[in-house]
Amino acid sequence: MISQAGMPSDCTMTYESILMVGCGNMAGAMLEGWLKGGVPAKTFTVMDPMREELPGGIPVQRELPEEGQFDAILLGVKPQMLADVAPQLQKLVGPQTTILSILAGVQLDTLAKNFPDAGSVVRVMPNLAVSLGKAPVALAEHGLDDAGRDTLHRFMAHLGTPSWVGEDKFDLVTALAGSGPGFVYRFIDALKVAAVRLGLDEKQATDLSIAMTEGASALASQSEHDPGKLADMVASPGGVTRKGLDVLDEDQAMIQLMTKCLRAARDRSVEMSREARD
Ligand SMILES: NC(=O)C1=CN([C@@H]2O[C@H](COP(=O)(O)OP(=O)(O)OC[C@H]3O[C@@H](n4cnc5c(N)ncnc54)[C@H](OP(=O)(O)O)[C@@H]3O)[C@@H](O)[C@H]2O)C=CC1
Ligand SMILES: CC(C)(CO)C(=O)C(=O)O
Repeated sequence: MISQAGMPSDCTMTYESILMVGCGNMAGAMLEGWLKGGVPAKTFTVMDPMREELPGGIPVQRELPEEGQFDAILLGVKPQMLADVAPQLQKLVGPQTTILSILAGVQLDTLAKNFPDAGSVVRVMPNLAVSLGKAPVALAEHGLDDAGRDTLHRFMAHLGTPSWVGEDKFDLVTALAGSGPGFVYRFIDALKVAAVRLGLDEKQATDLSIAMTEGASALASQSEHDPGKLADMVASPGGVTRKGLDVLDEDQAMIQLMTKCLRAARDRSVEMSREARD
């Protein structure tokens, strides 16, 4: 049961028992983030057919429990597995259960249809930086009351920065927050490849590209200026950076490319919502 974990007036509710179904790259990173954030290992029961080891030495179960009650069941499988796993989970789902789904493109009404007995269903869109407690975590829910929303928000705060998102924007947010690291890694890799083409050795190009993006991103997150302004602050008039920015800015080349990239990713998420419905 969700329980009173804190003490006096600032007492808070938290999840005491979570069943994780599928614990690959993403759910495994979430588990790591929660454990690092101080959530007790005993909170988690993990079922995954193949995974050998889990963070915190948590045992992996190969089969679903026959019975039991969980405050939350986290779906960590691929979206295409939903129709397989949902029927097997029915016996563990009741009005006290919150279904937490990280499945890209699976909408709340599809979740509610697959888990008719669940008290609430939640879409969660994190990214792999949850293992460092540094991911955006987009949330949309159906069936939670204010206290439930508060509990969920605090629980996700171990992983980074949770925020509520209207479901009509969830596909776009999936493209930005969920897929985003893939796009950033491609950008870092492109910087490296370009530097190698122009004469740096591979290791130096890789190290410089990563260190530079890490520092620039940390500064952007703390600065009072938005990233567009920061870009201009790096560029001295008539200097080195301005020449480079002129290439990215010509005909809004960079903006056009990122718009095309996000649109393609968002549209695939929309398409996946339809596939999950069928
Ligand atoms: N990767 C990312 O950056 C993000 C992923 N997501 C979402 O996370 C979900 C998982 O993605 P990801 O972690 O990358 O994929 P993975 O393939 O790494 O993880 C899925 C895990 O589920 C296991 N699995 C397969 N079938 C079952 C089953 N019947 N019961 C229990 N477990 C099963 C898989 O085992 P096996 O390998 O043996 O098949 C695997 O360990 C997806 O729905 C995706 O949309 C969301 C945000 C970001
Ligand atoms: C969540 C997201 C968008 C990122 O891994 C995904 O599952 C995908 O690329 O299909």
